Amino acid sequence: MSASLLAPLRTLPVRAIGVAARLGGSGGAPACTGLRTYCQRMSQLSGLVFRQLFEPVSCTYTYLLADVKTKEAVLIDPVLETAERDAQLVKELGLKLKYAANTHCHADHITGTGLLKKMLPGCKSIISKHSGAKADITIDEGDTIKFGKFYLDSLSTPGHTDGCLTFVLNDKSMAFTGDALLIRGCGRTDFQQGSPNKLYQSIHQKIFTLPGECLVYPAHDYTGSTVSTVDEEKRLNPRLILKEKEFVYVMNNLNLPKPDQIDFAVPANLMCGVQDK
Ligand SMILES: N[C@@H](CCC(=O)N[C@@H](CSS)C(=O)NCC(=O)O)C(=O)O
Repeated sequence: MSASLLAPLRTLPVRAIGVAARLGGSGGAPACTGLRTYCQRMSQLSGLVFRQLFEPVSCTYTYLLADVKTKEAVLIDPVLETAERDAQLVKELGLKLKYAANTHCHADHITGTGLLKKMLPGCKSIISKHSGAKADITIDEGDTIKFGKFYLDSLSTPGHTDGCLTFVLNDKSMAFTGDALLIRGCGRTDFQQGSPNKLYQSIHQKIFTLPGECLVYPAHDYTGSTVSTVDEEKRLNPRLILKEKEFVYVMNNLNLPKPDQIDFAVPANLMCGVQDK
């Protein structure tokens, strides 16, 4: 087993902040690839507003999607610390936030869902019914999140947690994989019902059966990457090119430190959609 496979993904928020700063971004994604620019142009052509937003302490990506015509919008994986930024963007773009959806009950940061509901009345929180968390709407595999003429299809992708969902845009051009599939990595499986076998099956049977050109947008990146594709991850993800048995060995030997905020983030996120703040 190669030592590099056992190494955790680098967690370098400082570098990520540095990259964002060099690009002159304030809360935007840390790097801008040609692929991302292309994707944003294509989205505009189809009448979709699409923004990838970044929270530098937990290296979390929040995604804003909206229908240009109806103005209905959805935020995926908002973070408490950047909820005001997100609410301001929604207002500036003249959008109506219909839903704040979490891909799962996060362990490394507090969701911005509760605060967004307060700042943008009418917004409803969404999370998987298998997460154990409260929300206005709990969903499962096959449920859709509609905004204007678009919808997100929910795929159940457990393994990092039991309640992990991957949200797939109706035309299958984008998948929001949460902490199941990361770019050249994947979510850890050592707490919150984590199971390397379940994660391997989720990624291979659900995410890797999406079209190869489907863009992969994860909930985190610790290295400055912003987007990948299903095909790219199938070929190049060092953990997912392994056989299941090798994958399980790697995942059981990552020896990662606990996320700094886990002890208060998980209890807060179990109330994600219903707390006042
Ligand atoms: N250092 C960070 C936590 C980093 C971490 O554990 N990330 C998780 C996703 S958030 S629970 C993960 O699955 N990482 C996979 C990996 O291989 O690194 C903090 O303290 O917040």
